[in-house]
Amino acid sequence: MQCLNVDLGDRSYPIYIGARLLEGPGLLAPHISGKRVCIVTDDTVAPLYLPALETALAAYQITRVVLPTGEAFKNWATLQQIFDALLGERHDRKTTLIALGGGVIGDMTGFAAACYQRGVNFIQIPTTLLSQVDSSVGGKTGINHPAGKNMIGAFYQPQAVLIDTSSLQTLPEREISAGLAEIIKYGLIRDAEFLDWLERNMASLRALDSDLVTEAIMRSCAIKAEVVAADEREGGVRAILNLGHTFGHAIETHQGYGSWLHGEAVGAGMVMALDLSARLGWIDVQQFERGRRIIAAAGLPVAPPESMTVDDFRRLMAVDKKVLDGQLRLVLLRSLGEAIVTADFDTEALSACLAGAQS
Ligand SMILES: NC(=O)c1ccc[n+]([C@@H]2O[C@H](COP(=O)([O-])OP(=O)(O)OC[C@H]3O[C@@H](n4cnc5c(N)ncnc54)[C@H](O)[C@@H]3O)[C@@H](O)[C@H]2O)c1
Ligand SMILES: O=C(O)C(=O)C[C@@H](O)[C@H](O)[C@H](O)COP(=O)(O)O
Ligand SMILES: [Zn+2]
Repeated sequence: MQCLNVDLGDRSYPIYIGARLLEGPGLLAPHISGKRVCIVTDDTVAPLYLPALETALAAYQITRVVLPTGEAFKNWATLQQIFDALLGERHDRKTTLIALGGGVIGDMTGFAAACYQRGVNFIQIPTTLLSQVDSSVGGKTGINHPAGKNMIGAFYQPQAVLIDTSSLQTLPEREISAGLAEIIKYGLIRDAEFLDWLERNMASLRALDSDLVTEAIMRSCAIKAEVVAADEREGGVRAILNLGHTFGHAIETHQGYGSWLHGEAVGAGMVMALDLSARLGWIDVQQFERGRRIIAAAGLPVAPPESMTVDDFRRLMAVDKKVLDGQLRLVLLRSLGEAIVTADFDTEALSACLAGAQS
């Protein structure tokens, strides 16, 4: 097992990474405050991993909340089911919520923990590649609104993150590609050498070579932990973690959440960010094409849905959380490995990028 730390002063926490970690209670116990836990999961993950977790937590009084699967359920009504269970079973402030599942479950459980009786502890046990490399770390929690992704939420850090790499064995191929989108993101924004490594090893990563996948998770979590420690609440540098997301979130919202996976929308969105960076002359055409090739090699879409118009993009991008005083800010690339967050771009280049993505 390997361990990283998210360094946030008295709210610091460990990320445990290894195979078959779910099976032992030892790692979780120090992070559980009372005698009671509430495990939140979905109806796909529950039959796969809930029994092992329940066995590991046999010493605790357990409440189970099994939610419907998928992005379409990351909303108020589903969140309410968590509060109904906590209140119905009279959980008090010493309870610990445990998110067992992908990013949808992690984001909702974290938000429920932030809100329930004004804040109780929670632990992340991410079971998708995407949630292991990204959503379980950093404390962004929340739900979607029909008008925009993750529009209601809170920054609220977990007590610990437990990444059991064995759980990836049951993950469908499409979800592996979705996770690779966020992994490629780290290379593009922060680590050119990691991007080279990903390019060389993409086929083996897609085939879930266990040493390589563990290394990709370690390197991704290390980058995310470093960025989050530098800027927990996205006052500045943290926004680079949003590469491709302004376009990607517009795609997800337009598609009504669910038909495009988050990672797929981020894949196409990163190609648009590469394209705009090239149109602005910040990267050259070869770099743009290389970036797009790596994203395609991960099995991700490299263009938005044909049904989306330039007006759709403009309308949906206008509610992005990086908009300040009505001004759109975007994460763009100065090179493959260096991102900036800027409002200082030629609007005609953006128009050409949006129109080009549809051609
Ligand atoms: N908080 C953050 O920093 C952050 C970062 C990135 C993404 N997100 C959010 O995360 C969500 C996407 O997360 P996701 O890609 O994990 O999607 P998800 O949670 O919908 O999980 C994907 C699918 O895989 C299934 N699944 C989960 N684990 C499995 C396993 N081990 N074996 C088989 N099936 C399994 C789920 O039931 C679901 O059908 C989005 O809502 C996105 O906005 C948040
Ligand atoms: O942790 C972050 O910061 C990120 O931006 C990570 C993203 O991959 C993630 O999708 C996040 O939920 C997007 O945040 P949002 O603030 O744009 O909703
Ligand atoms: Zn994301």
